[in-house]
Amino acid sequence: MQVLERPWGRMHVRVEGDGPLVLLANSLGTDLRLWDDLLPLLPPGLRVARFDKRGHGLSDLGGAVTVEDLADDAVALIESQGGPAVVMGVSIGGMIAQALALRRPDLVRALVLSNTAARLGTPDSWAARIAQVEGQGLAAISDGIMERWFAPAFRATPQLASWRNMLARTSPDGYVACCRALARADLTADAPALSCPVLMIAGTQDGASPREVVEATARLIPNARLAVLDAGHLPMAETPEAFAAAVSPFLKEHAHA
Ligand SMILES: O=C(O)CC1=CCC(=O)O1
Repeated sequence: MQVLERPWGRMHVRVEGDGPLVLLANSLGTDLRLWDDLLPLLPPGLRVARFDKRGHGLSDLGGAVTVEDLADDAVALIESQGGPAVVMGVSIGGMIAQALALRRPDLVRALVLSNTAARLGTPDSWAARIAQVEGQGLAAISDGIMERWFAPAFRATPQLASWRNMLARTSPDGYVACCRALARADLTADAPALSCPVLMIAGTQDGASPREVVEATARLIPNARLAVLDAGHLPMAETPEAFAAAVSPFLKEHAHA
């Protein structure tokens, strides 16, 4: 097992392959296995680094956290690999990717921002989510969250149970800490300063960050292009082939730059 020691504790990381670096940042309530089905479909000759953000998967939590703190963890992983990287993040992972590129543009060749925006939800919606998790636990809300994550056809497959387990087994403290980070995070004013090439991915059936929300952020970013997939919030898990087809030309163009 690979671990990066951080001031707040141990961060579980996984680095595979050899070649130009691609860093992956996953979403709220998922761990680095989110990308398992996608990885074999990506172009060969890449070194892919992923991590369990604080309070998720096998990583410690430490304490309160901001999106900028999570971006600093990603910076540490890129630096440990000799950076720079193409950074690909989904949902809160996409906000981590944006914050990283704003803080350390020297470490980012390009961004893939999947099913994300400059701001996700509202302080009130996150307060309601936190109250639900603290009151009922993650297992009790996981069926409702699956409707946000996946399109109806995917929810009818046997795979759904594994994703529900991943969410339900997430540390409630880690999950709530990231909800609090999301409640505070608003990169709207900073998005126009993202200067690297950006590919944004939206899903026609995304119940968490709808296509219009993704498109609104794409319009703020000077060098952004948009791909729309017929999928829900986590297309790298739901339709990995379509996701790979959308991102591979961009990765080939920018990973070696
Ligand atoms: O659980 C959700 O609502 C989806 C989501 C929002 C932020 C994130 O990372 O996932």
